[in-house]
Amino acid sequence: MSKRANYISWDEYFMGVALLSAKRSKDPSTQVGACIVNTKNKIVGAGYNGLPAGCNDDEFPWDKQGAFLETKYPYVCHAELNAILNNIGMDLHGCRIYTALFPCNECAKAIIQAGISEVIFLSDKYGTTDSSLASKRMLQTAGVIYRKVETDIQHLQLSFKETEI
Ligand SMILES: O=c1ccn([C@H]2C[C@H](O)[C@@H](COP(=O)(O)O)O2)c(=O)[nH]1
Ligand SMILES: [Zn+2]
Repeated sequence: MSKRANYISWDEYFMGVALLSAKRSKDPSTQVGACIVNTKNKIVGAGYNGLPAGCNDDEFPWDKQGAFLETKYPYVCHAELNAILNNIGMDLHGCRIYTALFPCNECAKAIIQAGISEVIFLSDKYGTTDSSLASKRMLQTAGVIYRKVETDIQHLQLSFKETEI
């Protein structure tokens, strides 16, 4: 028997972990997940956008609009930052970060300062905003490569049926 042919690539695997992490997000509008991988293709961190530990996500706002303090924006910890902070205690120099959404300028700063050398993203839906333009400027200047994930996969289904393994 020859080996299975339609296995997923490393990029699809790690972006898949980022997307699965995003499923934990309570943000009703945009769920972002991120996954950090070292040079040996080992996962060393993962995270999603959510409130800081100890901040009850039923008590804080999830609105996008209104008075700043009544929106989610001052409170949500971004997926990329969470993945960096949640890392298993490693030096992240030379690591790659897979993220569902192109990192904002604040996440770009954290990525650069952590020593991460490559960003692989899925969506750049805020690509024309000042935040994204500042992010790209900093990443380029700091020599952090960024690229959109390459895949032909549109959907990937997981079955939790024990009879389907
Ligand atoms: O770099 C980023 C940028 C944004 N996020 C999170 C922060 C928010 O929870 C959502 C964006 O919400 P919108 O309703 O689309 O404005 O995405 C992130 O995790 N990382
Ligand atoms: Zn961010």
